[in-house]
Amino acid sequence: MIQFLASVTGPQEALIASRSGADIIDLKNPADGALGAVAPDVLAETIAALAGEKPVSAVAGNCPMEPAAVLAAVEARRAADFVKIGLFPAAPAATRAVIEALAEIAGATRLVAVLFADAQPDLALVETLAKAGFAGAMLDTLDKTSGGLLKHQSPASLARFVRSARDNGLMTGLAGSLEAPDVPRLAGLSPDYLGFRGALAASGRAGALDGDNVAMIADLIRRANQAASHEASIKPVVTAAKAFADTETEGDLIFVRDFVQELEIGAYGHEYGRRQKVRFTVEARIDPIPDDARTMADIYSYDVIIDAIRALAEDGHTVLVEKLATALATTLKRDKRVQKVRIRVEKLELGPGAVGVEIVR
Ligand SMILES: O=C[C@H](O)COP(=O)(O)O
Repeated sequence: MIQFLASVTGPQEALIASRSGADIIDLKNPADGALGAVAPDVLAETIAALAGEKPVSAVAGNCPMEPAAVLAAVEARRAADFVKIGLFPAAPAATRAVIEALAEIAGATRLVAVLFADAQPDLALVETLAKAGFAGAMLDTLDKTSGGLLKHQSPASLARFVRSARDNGLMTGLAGSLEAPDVPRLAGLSPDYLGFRGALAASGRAGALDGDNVAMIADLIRRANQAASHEASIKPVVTAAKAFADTETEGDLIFVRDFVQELEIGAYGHEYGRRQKVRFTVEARIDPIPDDARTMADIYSYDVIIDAIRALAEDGHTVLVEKLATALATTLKRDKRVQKVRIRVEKLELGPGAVGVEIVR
């Protein structure tokens, strides 16, 4: 179940966020960069106002990567359920010294490290964080004018981050100028939470929190959670292509046509170590789109299909186009709204025309 972390400036916004559907109330000063902190007394007032309604996290602030400075900032915010600590760009030894120093208090305070997707994050630090006793790790963006998380990290790289953090027993979060269309795309990666500020403010990231925006994101996350199915609910394989035509009047169709992606594919020796163009055409029979669909919350996004195709290209060499097609089908059918898929995969560089396969699942 993915949770919704909303960044707020103090007690008033905290109550709006909580009552509009946020799951984790995160205190920060958005006017002071990515991880601007609020004063400890604002943290205390917010905890009092929420009276246990929701867990509270607090950022330690824009601290230099010096153990004493970071420890002091974290100590001052120990009243929070979680303290978020930015691993700002610094020499690797400085970052490791900070993590080691925090290990001393990790038993008493739940620490979440924030790595920055737009500042060459060292994702291998996940293991070090786990050994130091951190409770979680998240990715955010440092420069809030540099675009959203998915501009800086591909879905496949984010998936690797989430998997490695989880394998190391860490709670995982994704954030960074996220907007409504990012929710279904990131939900497929199953982080523990998605974090927002800019999309919740009425005008600009530092503007006041808007309860309607909070409710809209909460609704999107709730629906993404509903759509995520488990292995047990994956529908049985349909072997006859006819089955797709049989359901042509049931549900609606979403498609991605002639999407060309370069990837490593083929069984011949000369096909190894280089990428070649492969064309994907995907039709997905989905539950009927509501007539009053107005927002991302109401639909199944074709971005999800495109991300899944791009992720295949990051999986290393694949011998068979059949494997690409079946892997894509399995990924897409994890969403409960997808009833059936027709997937055509064509290699474009073997001759004057195309060769490939089409499957229905
Ligand atoms: O922790 C989450 C952040 O507050 C996200 O802020 P943002 O959505 O403005 O990048």
